[in-house]
Amino acid sequence: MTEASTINGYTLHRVLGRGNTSLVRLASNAQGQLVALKLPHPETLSVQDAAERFGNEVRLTLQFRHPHLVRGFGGTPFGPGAFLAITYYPQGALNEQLADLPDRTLPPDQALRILADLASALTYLHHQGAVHQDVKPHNVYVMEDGRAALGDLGNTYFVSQGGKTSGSPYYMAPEVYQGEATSSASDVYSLGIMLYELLGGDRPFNGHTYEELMVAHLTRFPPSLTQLNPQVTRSVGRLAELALAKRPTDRPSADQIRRALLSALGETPEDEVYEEAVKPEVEPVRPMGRHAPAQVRPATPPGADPEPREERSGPRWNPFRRRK
Ligand SMILES: Nc1ncnc2c1ncn2[C@@H]1O[C@H](COP(=O)(O)OP(=O)(O)OP(=O)(O)O)[C@@H](O)[C@H]1O
Repeated sequence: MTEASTINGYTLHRVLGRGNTSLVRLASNAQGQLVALKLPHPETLSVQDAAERFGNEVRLTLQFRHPHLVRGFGGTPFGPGAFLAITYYPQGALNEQLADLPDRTLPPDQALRILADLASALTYLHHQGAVHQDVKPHNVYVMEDGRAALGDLGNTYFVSQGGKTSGSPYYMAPEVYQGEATSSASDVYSLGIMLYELLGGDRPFNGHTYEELMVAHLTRFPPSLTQLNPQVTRSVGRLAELALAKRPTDRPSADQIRRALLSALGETPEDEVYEEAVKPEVEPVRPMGRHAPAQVRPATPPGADPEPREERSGPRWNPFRRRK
C-alpha cells in the first residue's frame, strides 16, 4: 500500500468490502488488534438521510452491548472524519458465505446455532425498546466457531422515539408492505425468512418485481420446511410457520424463538441477563423521522425489479442492497 494510511489512530490495510453506505477496510489499532473500519462514502455524508443513517449506526453500535450484536470499538458519527470501528469477521457477511456453498444450505445444527444467536440479539434489542428493521444474511457475521452476530444498526430505532419504516423486500413482513410501522414482530418475521432460507436452501417468497414479492408475502404459504429438508424436525418446521404468520400478533416473540431453537439444539434455554447499554459518548443523532408519520421506504422502488440488474451477474451480487 503506497498511500498514507492512518485514520483516528487506526492503520489501514486492505479493502474488505464496499456497501451502499460505506467502504469497509481492514485496520489495526495501536495495540495491533485487527478491526473492520467503516468509512462512509463522500456521497453518504452529502445526503442528509444517508448521513443520519450512518450516524445512527455509529451511535447505536457503540451504545448496545450484546455477545450477538456486532461490537463497536470507536467511531465518529458525523462529518468528514466519520468512521466506525467494529469487530473484524474474516469470513465476511453470511450472504457471502452462503453464496459459496453448493446448495446454499448449512448443516442444520450450524443453521440453528446462527438463528438462536440472532434470536438472542433480537430479544436484547426488543428488550431495549428497539426495532432492528433489517434482519437478513447481508447483515449477519459468523465467526469460525459458528457463533453469529447481527450488525448494521443504521435503520434501528427506539419505538418510543419513532422512526422511519424501512426494510428489504425479501425479508419484509406483510403488514409493513401494507404501510404499517415495523415492530418487534416484523423483526421476527424477517428472522423467520432467514430460518426458512438457512434450512430450506431458498427464501420462501420470491418474485421479479416489488409487487410480485408483496403479493407473495401477503397471500402465499411456502411449502413446509420438513418437505424441503428431511433433516428439519417437525417442531422447527412449525416454528418457521409461526414466525412467518401473516398477522403480527400470531408470531412468537424473539425470546420464544430463541428458546425453541436452543431446545432444538438439545440445550436447556436459560433467561438472558443483559449487560447495561453503554451511555453514548458521542453526540446523539436526531431520531430519524421523529415528526414524520411512519412511512414505508422499501429497499426497491415500487414496480422496479427488486434485484439490481447491474450487480446480478457478479459472485458477490447482493440483491438486498438498500437504495439511497
Ligand atoms: N466487520 C466486518 N468484517 C469483515 N468484513 C466486513 C465487515 N463489515 C463489512 N464487511 C464487508 O464489507 C461489505 C460492505 O459492508 P456493509 O454491507 O456493512 O456496508 P454498508 O455500506 O455499511 O451497508 P449497506 O450496503 O447496507 O448500506 C460486506 O458485504 C462485507 O463483505
